[in-house]
Amino acid sequence: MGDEDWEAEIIKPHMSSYVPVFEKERYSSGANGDTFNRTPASSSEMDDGPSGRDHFMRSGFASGRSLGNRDAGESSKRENTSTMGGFGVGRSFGNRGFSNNKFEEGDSSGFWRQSSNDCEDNQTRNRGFSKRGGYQDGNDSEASGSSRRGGRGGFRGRRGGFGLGSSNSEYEQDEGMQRAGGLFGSRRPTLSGAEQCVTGNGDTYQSRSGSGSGRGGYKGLNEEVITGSGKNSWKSEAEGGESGDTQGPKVTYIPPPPPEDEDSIFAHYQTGINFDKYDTILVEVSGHDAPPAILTFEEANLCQTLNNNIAKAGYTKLTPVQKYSIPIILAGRDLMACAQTGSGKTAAFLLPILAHMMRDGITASRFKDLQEPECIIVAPTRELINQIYLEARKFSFGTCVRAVVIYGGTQLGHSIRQIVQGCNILCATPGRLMDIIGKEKIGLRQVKYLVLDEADRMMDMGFGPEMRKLISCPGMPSKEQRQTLMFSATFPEEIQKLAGEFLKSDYLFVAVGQVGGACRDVQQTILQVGQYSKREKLVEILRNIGDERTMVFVETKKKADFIATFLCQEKISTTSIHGDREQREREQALGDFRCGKCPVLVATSVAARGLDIENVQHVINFDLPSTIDEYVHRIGRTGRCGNTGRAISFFDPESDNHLAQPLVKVLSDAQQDVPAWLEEIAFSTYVPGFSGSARGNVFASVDTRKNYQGKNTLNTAGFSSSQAPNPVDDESWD
Ligand SMILES: Nc1ncnc2c1ncn2[C@@H]1O[C@H](COP(=O)(O)OP(=O)(O)OP(=O)(O)O)[C@@H](O)[C@H]1O
Repeated sequence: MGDEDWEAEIIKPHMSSYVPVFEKERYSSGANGDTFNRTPASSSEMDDGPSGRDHFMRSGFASGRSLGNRDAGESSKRENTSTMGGFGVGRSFGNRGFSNNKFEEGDSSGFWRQSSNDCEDNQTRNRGFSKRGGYQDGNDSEASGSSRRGGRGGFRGRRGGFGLGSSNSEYEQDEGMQRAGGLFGSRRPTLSGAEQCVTGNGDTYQSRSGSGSGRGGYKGLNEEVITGSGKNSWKSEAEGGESGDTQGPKVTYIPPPPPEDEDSIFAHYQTGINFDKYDTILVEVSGHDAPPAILTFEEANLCQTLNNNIAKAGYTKLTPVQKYSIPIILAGRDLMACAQTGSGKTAAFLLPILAHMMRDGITASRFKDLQEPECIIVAPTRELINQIYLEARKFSFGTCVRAVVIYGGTQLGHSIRQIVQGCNILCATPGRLMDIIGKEKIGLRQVKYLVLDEADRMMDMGFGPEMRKLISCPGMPSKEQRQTLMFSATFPEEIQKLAGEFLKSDYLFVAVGQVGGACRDVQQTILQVGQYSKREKLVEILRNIGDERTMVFVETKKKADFIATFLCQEKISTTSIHGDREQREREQALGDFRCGKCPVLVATSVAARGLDIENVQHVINFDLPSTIDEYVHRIGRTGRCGNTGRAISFFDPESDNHLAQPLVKVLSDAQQDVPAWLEEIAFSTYVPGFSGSARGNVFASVDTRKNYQGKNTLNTAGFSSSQAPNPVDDESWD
């Protein structure tokens, strides 16, 4: 079967939902998909077990104050809260609690926890120790090695697995994993069979049956390897493969080309009612001789083409991070910028870079075997880097600047073909970037701008080694000779300390609002829900929500499949995205979600950062993540660009207590209701490494350089802090 045939076989137009192959054992349907006979999952497989057990657990799911608390069991109602004039006042646990309690700050707890959590695909790091006995909820339950590691529920680490600094890092590293001979598990069962599954709409579609054995076949050495000929084999790249000298499957997926028509290129969604409120957010700039902020696009003095593109993109007003970052980048300074989710960080770096390129009189790059881009942008996930690429393409429309995107899970040859046609701005995920550099298709000598989006993620132990390799690659200009820009909504202190390797010593640090804080346009609700009640609660909430677009985050890939299947069974149109899905499936899922075909997207952390999807009105944390930073990114998929959104999180006291303190802080900083039961748990829980801190900042994300001068605090309308109400905790700053 040729490639095309294979695609035709599995990509049906109506295939909007995903029922993974391992589920087929449990579900069967009539030909019309109307009937759905469910065999209960074995209790040892999922903690969201059979309904009888759900019922049993529900009867005691809340305790103490939580029983009487309004938050327990309320899915959509939320008491009105007085939010004005009280940053951290009233119920602001953060102020009274954290300053009184002295918690030891672990050396690198935030860093390590962050890393292990983010890496739901990281095969090495997932060897944590389960906090939950008996439940196969661990990240590593998803690893290919899980079956080899024996039974369920033992040491299936869920969260906080001790990271081992592998480069098999999460989202993008699968290229590397595949090259490594498939030990890390393939993504798909073989295509040797097909069966019908039911989608939420009752559609039927072809699903593949694994040739692997049962559940073990879900991943494993013998599973899917799609070669160009459509046969299953582990084909050495050296044997006609395209990449390197190691063995692995040949990835054949060629992503669809980006849209060519102007309307699609400039398609955008509207800013929300709170867009103007950005002006009241305080901004801190630290470092020497920071150039003044600009207040309008005109002040940036960009060329006409760029201004036209900005207008066509529907941008009329700068967001705070843009007001500060654009002049800093135009002045040639290195920058670390931290601003809330959805507040326009992408344009904050793209516009000044493009402006520079235009000013420097960049010449159109021509077909060449070795391309030497002026700008390299890296981001941790494929979908995110693709999004950044589309933004770069939009803003460079009508110029001779050519942006190219390359990422894992796609045919390497395709990446190379894109590059050799010319490349001024290279948008890449780390694994693919290093591959291409290794193949001498990209030379680094001309790099003037290096951008790390989601920079804290890019520098943590998952991607850090790869990034260090990048900056020490032959030809890469030293940090003194290039401009390095880092953007994120969160910047743990440990990560900032690493930034010195990348940034010039006089870099500027821009902090918009509460550093590492949640976007205030997201209404946050925390519900106490025991693990066995979660599915029922989820369905209840989703039924109330109706067709509004909702992202449901779970902690593991396997669980994402399970919950997606479960929701489909409940006739809720659902799709899923996670690192075990093939790239074409990931893109299909995202497309179905974007266009509203599947209003529910079940996702792992792979979708937590950066994704900008119109009209996501709800985020549900079915499982809370292991770190507060991850929580901030996840809920930031809604409430973007001045729009409002809602986030509901299931807090399971059996497993989430370590998050109680930082959650309370995040909630109070964002002027949200803090449930009394959560306060109670927070007070009674000692969390090593958590610093409520005398400075009142749990994020450890202030500028860590102690002796800077020239700190400049303005709100984004341009007034000094003494002239404006100060919602920012000054103590956060040294
Ligand atoms: N000045 C502006 N005017 C109108 N819309 C804007 C402006 N700046 C950015 N946007 C839009 O706001 C949305 C969010 O921007 P972007 O994705 O860059 O946010 P972000 O800060 O990078 O978020 P995250 O932290 O989640 O990665 C995008 O749709 C973008 O086009």
